[in-house]
Amino acid sequence: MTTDAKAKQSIKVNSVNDMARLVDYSLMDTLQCDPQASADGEEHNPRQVYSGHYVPVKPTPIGAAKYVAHSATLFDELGFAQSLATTPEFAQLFTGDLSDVPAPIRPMGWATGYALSIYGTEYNQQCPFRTGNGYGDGRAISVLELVANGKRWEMQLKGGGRTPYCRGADGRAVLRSSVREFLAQEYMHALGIPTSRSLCLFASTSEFVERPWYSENAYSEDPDTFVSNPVAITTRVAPSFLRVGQLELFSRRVRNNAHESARHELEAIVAHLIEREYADVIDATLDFTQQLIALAREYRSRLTKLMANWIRVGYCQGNFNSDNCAGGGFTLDYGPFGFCEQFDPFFQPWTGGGDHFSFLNQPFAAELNFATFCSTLEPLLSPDGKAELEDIRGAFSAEMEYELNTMWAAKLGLIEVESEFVLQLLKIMAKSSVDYTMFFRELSFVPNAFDTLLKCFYHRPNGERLAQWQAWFKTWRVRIEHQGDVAGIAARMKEVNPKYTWREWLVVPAYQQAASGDYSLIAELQQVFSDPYGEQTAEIEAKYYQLKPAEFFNAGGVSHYSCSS
Ligand SMILES: Nc1ncnc2c1ncn2[C@@H]1O[C@H](COP(=O)(O)OP(=O)(O)OP(=O)(O)O)[C@@H](O)[C@H]1O
Ligand SMILES: [Mg+2]
Repeated sequence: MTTDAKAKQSIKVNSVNDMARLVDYSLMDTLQCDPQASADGEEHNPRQVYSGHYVPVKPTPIGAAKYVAHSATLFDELGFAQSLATTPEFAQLFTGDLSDVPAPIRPMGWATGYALSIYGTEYNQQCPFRTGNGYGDGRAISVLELVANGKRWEMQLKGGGRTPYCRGADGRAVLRSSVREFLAQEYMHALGIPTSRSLCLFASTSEFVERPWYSENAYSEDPDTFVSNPVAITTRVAPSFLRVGQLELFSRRVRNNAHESARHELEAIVAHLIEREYADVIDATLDFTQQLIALAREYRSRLTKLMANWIRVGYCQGNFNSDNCAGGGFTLDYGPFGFCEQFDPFFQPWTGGGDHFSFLNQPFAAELNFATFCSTLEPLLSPDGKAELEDIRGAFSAEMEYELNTMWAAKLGLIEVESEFVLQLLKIMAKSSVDYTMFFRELSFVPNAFDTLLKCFYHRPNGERLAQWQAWFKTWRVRIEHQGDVAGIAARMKEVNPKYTWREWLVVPAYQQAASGDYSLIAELQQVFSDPYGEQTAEIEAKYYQLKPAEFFNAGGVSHYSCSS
């Protein structure tokens, strides 16, 4: 960070004018602009982008926009006054109208290209030109970067209109998916899991788009109708939005000798990733090869911890492709996601995701994304460097196993745990029908008898299954007693086993009511999600600490969904 940027840290931000004093563009200023880009930012049609890291784009504002919500927590972190969220200038900027922004905020934002690998296999088919040159931020447009309280944040509109990467789609996000992403990002943060964050959410009261969706009481796998929904823009923020897919795009171009600056562009984007996401852990004075090796090691560490965290809280990303895998090692793209209610190792809410991106398979998906990541660095390394990188890649699964065991031990209140003991539990859980969150939360009270846990079951276990449960529980209880300090163990377990999880059927009414202008349930959910490990009030407990009602099992749009946009 420059001294100038440091000096900007402690400003109290009451207005967009104050915000302007914090802006500090790095991507647009240090990376390469597409030489063919139109200087006025009016880039709203699909086209091939052959080189450069970004295309300047003016967002397309949403009509008759209404304030829906903002994150008070993030505002505090940024030093933003809460009242800023409802000022007309703030609304104008974050509903995509940059025509009046005060300098040095620029009157246009940017979109970036990225490549796609699905479960380790490269694809170009999703690009309308079948070359990969038309794939990237199709509706995500970054509008500024700023440094607040010593941290750099990029602010990105999701649903901000068409870009050259829109693939012919409308560039919009509907209110439904925007509410979900807005709430989920801040929930994940409250769970203590690295994630992109939510700044604010605005909805249009005049612009509607249709998406395939499910009619009331539809139990079909695929949507059976089209539903019109207001468009919305949620602004998400993160230190950067660089994805594995981005490095991949530039690395593929080096491999294919696409143009003479390809190698330089790859080097520049990797250096930029290090600067934006790893400056505190990677010494910029090391030679570049050493920085790349350190990057791979650190990224592996972040990814393995992230996977352990996702599993700890029952999160399933649903579509963990390289283009949804953030280079900074945090959670990104809350479209196809869900949280496991009744435990199922293959839980997968997104019908397009398949088993390979299902709940307990995520560590394998991450390993393949990591392999893709490593392969993007290869063209920049000598044979010795490549060998070192290969060792780092090869040790992913061992590190993953260590992180998973550490996580399971914490969830179970044990100092250490063998994979066999965990596997035994997961097998019984998979064969029973038990609520993942409630089970671990109730276990965190360290009950004396297994019967106390029966309220976590959708179907009461009996016969041989009950005997298996009782045997497992007895062994676990003996181990806990052996460790001593039961009260201390219970307290620590409650810090890793959340009480309140994301239950889709309790979120659906919030976005449904929002579509008719009632945002009160969104505010209530923000409150509940801000303290997932707390007991909260008896009223909140009665409403939100509940098993999923039978009618929502297999319900389209609740238990599964095919469209996340
Ligand atoms: N309505 C849309 N208009 C334009 N592009 C879209 C639209 N919906 C999705 N895309 C693009 O399709 C690709 C795959 O979609 P995906 O659902 O992963 O992304 P997303 O939810 O838009 O984005 P992100 O990964 O940025 O959170 C992305 O490159 C995205 O930009
Ligand atoms: Mg995506």
